[in-house]
Amino acid sequence: MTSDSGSSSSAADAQVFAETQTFDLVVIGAGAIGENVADRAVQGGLTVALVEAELVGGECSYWACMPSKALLRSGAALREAQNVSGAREAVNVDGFDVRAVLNRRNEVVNEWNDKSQVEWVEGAHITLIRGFARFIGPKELAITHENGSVTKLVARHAITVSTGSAALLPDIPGLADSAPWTSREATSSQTIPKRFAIMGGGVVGCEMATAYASLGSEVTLLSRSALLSTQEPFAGELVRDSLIGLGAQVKIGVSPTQVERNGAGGEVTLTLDDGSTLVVDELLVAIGRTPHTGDIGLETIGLKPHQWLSTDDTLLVLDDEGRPLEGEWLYATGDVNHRALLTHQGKYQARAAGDVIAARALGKKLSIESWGAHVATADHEAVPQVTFTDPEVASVGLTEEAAKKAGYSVRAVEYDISWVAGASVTSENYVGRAKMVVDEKRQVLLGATFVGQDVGELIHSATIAVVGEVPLNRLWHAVPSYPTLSEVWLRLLETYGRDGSSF
Ligand SMILES: Cc1cc2nc3c(=O)[nH]c(=O)nc-3n(C[C@H](O)[C@H](O)[C@H](O)COP(=O)(O)OP(=O)(O)OC[C@H]3O[C@@H](n4cnc5c(N)ncnc54)[C@H](O)[C@@H]3O)c2cc1C
Ligand SMILES: NC(=O)c1ccc[n+]([C@@H]2O[C@H](COP(=O)([O-])OP(=O)(O)OC[C@H]3O[C@@H](n4cnc5c(N)ncnc54)[C@H](O)[C@@H]3O)[C@@H](O)[C@H]2O)c1
Repeated sequence: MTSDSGSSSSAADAQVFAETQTFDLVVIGAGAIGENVADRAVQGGLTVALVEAELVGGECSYWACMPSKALLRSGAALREAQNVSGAREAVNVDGFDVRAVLNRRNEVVNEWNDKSQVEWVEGAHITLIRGFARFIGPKELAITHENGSVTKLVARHAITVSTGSAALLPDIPGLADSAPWTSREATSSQTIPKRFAIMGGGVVGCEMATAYASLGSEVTLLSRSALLSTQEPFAGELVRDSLIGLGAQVKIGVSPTQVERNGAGGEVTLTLDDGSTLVVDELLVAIGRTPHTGDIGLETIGLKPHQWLSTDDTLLVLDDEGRPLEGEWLYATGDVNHRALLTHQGKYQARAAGDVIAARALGKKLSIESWGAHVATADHEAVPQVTFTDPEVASVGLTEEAAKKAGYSVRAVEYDISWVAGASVTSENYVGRAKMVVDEKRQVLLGATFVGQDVGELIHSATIAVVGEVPLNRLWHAVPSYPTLSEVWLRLLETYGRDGSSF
C-alpha cells in the first residue's frame, strides 16, 4: 500500500482529498461477502482495503440471518419438546419467556457491536477503512468519513462491489408515511407487537410470521401469491398449515391498497384489495430487496445507479451489452449481483472472486471452466437454501417446474417423511414431505426438497448429489443410517424405482 498525504493531484476530479491511498484491491462493503473477498485476495498475495459505512459483518450478522434465526429457535425448540412425551410434561410449566428470547437475540448480534469482526479483519491483514464509498472514475473512489472528511482510494488492479441490498418498499398510498417495519426492525425490535401484519409471503414473511406468532403476536400474513412460491408447492402449503396452527391468519391473494398510521406510534389501518380493513400495531413489509447501488457513483463508470450489477461467472461486472468494463477491473459479489440472495452463496462467490482477482493480478493460471476454482458455477442450478419456518423447508437445485422450464426431461417423485422410522422417533406428530427431481437422460438429481423438522441438516447430502452429478444407481450405495431422517433418501429411490422397476 502506498499512502500520499495532501491534496489529490488527479485531473479527473476537482475535489480536494485529505489523503490518497492505493491498494491492489478495494472491496466496498464489509458484509460477510466483502469480508471473504478481501480475505481470499490477501491470502492470494494482494494488498486489500475493505470499506464499510456501517457495521463490519453487514446485514446477515446484525439484521438478517443471525437475529432472525435466534428469534425462531426458542419457539422451534419448545415445539420439538412439546411433540415428545416426557419432554412435553417438562416444558409445559410457566409458558414462554419472551424477554429471554429477545435477550438471547441481543447476545447473538453482540448488541449490534462489531468489535469482534473488526478484530478478525485486522487479524486477516485487511486494511479496514470506515466510511461511505462512491466511484469517481475507473478504479477510483471517494470515501466520506463520519467526521465529514473525504479521502481518495485508488485500486491498482480491481474494485469489488459488495454493498448488499435493502428492503424494497412498494408504492402504496400512505405506506411510506406509516413508518412500516422492514426486516431491520423485525429482527432488532425489543418489543413484540400485539397485532402484527406482514406483507409478503416469501422467505422473510414466512420466517417472521413464524417467529412473531411464537412470541405471542396476533399475526396476519398477506401474500399476493402462494407462500414460498419459488419452492415446490407443498412447501408453502405445509408452512401455511403450520402458521394457522400457531394462530396466525394467512390471507393468500390479498394485498394492501392503502396504509395509514394514526399518529406517531399509533395503530396502523390497512385497506385491503378484498374490500376489508385490518388494524394492527405494526406492519412489516417483506416483498423482496433493492440493491445498494443508488448513491455509489455508478454513473461515473458508465453504469446506471440503482441497478443490480450483473456479472459473468468470475464475478466480473458486465455492462448493458454483456461485456466487462474496459480493463476488466470491476467485480460484484453477494446480494448486489442478484445471482442468489443468500449468505452462503455470496460467500461462495467471494471465494471465487478473491482468488480470481489475485490470480489475474499476479498473472497466475486461471481455472475458469465450469466448476473451476475461479467461477461460481453452482449459482445457476445448484443453490441450497434452508427456510427456518416450522416445518423447515430445505431445498437445492431446480424444482420440477423450473427443471421443465429449463428444458430437461424430468421425472419427479415424492415421499411422506413421517413414514420414515427416524421421523417417528424424532416427533410424535412429524409432518413432512420430500421430493427429488431427476434428469431422466443422465439419471442424475437436478433438485431435492425436504420439508419437516430438522431437515435443514439433511440438505447438504442433496447438494453433494446435485453438484457431484452422482448417478442414481450409485446413490443406491449411499446407505442412510437407521433410524435417521436421512432414510428418506432410500424411500425416494425406491419410489423412483431401480433398474427400471418401480416399487
Ligand atoms: C431477515 C433476513 C433473514 C435472512 N436470513 C438468511 C439466512 O438464514 N441464510 C442466508 O443464507 N441468507 C439469509 N438472508 C440473506 C442474507 O442476509 C444476505 O444474502 C446477505 O446478508 C448478503 O450479504 P452481502 O455482504 O452481500 O450484503 P450486506 O450484508 O448487506 O453487506 C453489505 C455491506 O456494505 C455496506 N455498504 C453498502 N454501501 C456501502 C458504501 N457505499 N460504502 C461503504 N459500505 C457500504 C453496508 O453497510 C453493509 O455492511 C436473510 C436476509 C434477511 C433480510
Ligand atoms: N433462510 C433464508 O435463507 C432467508 C431468510 C430470509 C431472507 N432470505 C433472503 O432474503 C431475500 C429477501 O426475502 P423476501 O422475503 O423479502 O423476498 P422474497 O423474494 O423471498 O419474497 C417476496 C414475496 O413478496 C411478493 N411480492 C413481491 N412484490 C410484491 C408486491 N408489490 N405486493 C405484494 N407481494 C409482493 C413476492 O411474490 C414474494 O412472494 C430472499 O431472496 C431470500 O433468499 C433468506
